[in-house]
Amino acid sequence: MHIHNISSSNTILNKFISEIRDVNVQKDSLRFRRNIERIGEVLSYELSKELKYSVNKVETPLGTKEIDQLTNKIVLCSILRAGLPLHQGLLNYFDDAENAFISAYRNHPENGVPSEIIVEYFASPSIENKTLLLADPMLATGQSLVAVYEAIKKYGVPKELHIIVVIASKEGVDYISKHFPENTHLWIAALDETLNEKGYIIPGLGDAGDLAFGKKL
Ligand SMILES: O=P(O)(O)OC[C@H]1O[C@H](OP(=O)(O)OP(=O)(O)O)[C@H](O)[C@@H]1O
Ligand SMILES: O=c1cc[nH]c(=O)[nH]1
Ligand SMILES: [Mg+2]
Repeated sequence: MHIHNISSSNTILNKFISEIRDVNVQKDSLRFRRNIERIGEVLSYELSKELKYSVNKVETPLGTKEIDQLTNKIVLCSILRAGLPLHQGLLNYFDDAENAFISAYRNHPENGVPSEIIVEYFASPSIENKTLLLADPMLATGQSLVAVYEAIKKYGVPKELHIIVVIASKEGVDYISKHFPENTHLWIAALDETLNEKGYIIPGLGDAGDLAFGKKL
């Protein structure tokens, strides 16, 4: 797996990541969603450097100019719920992409430890021979992403696969590295050390879905 940790150098991205982590700032759900979206935009720009381009002529009012244009056929697939603002950020840049949505949530019985991943809803175009961007803001144990990857296989075999994550745990990165093809690209905006006993990323940010959309039963 090719791992791209884009916070390894200092950029304005630090501000967006710091705001989604900050226990006082993250309470503003409008700001939280918009920051996730902004991080999606930054990740899109970085990822676009790995895509394919071919020369195209553009007519201006005063002449013509050759500009290399993206040729990848992109399908943008996000994992509900927390993936929605990240999806919007990616779509702001890859505005010609086809779109897919999949539901996946971690079932927390009484002891709070996630026991299984429930994948129920899936709406997708064919992904055969296309560039699949799989987006989820949190990569904790990695089980959600792997369950989604298994479910998406019936929609075809993508030519390229990019996983886009805001905060990843080291354990999650190791886990998905073993379950995705070797040529998969993983784009992460931040990498955290560990998980707690309930499978939350430490220090992480808490529950991304709840922060974006409110608590669920
Ligand atoms: O790597 P994992 O251990 O599988 O955890 C990561 C998953 O947890 C979160 O979803 P959650 O189950 O909280 O659902 P939600 O988006 O509805 O809040 C997150 O958005 C990932 O999908
Ligand atoms: O830390 C975590 C782990 C999974 N899902 C979240 O939203 N946060
Ligand atoms: Mg959640």
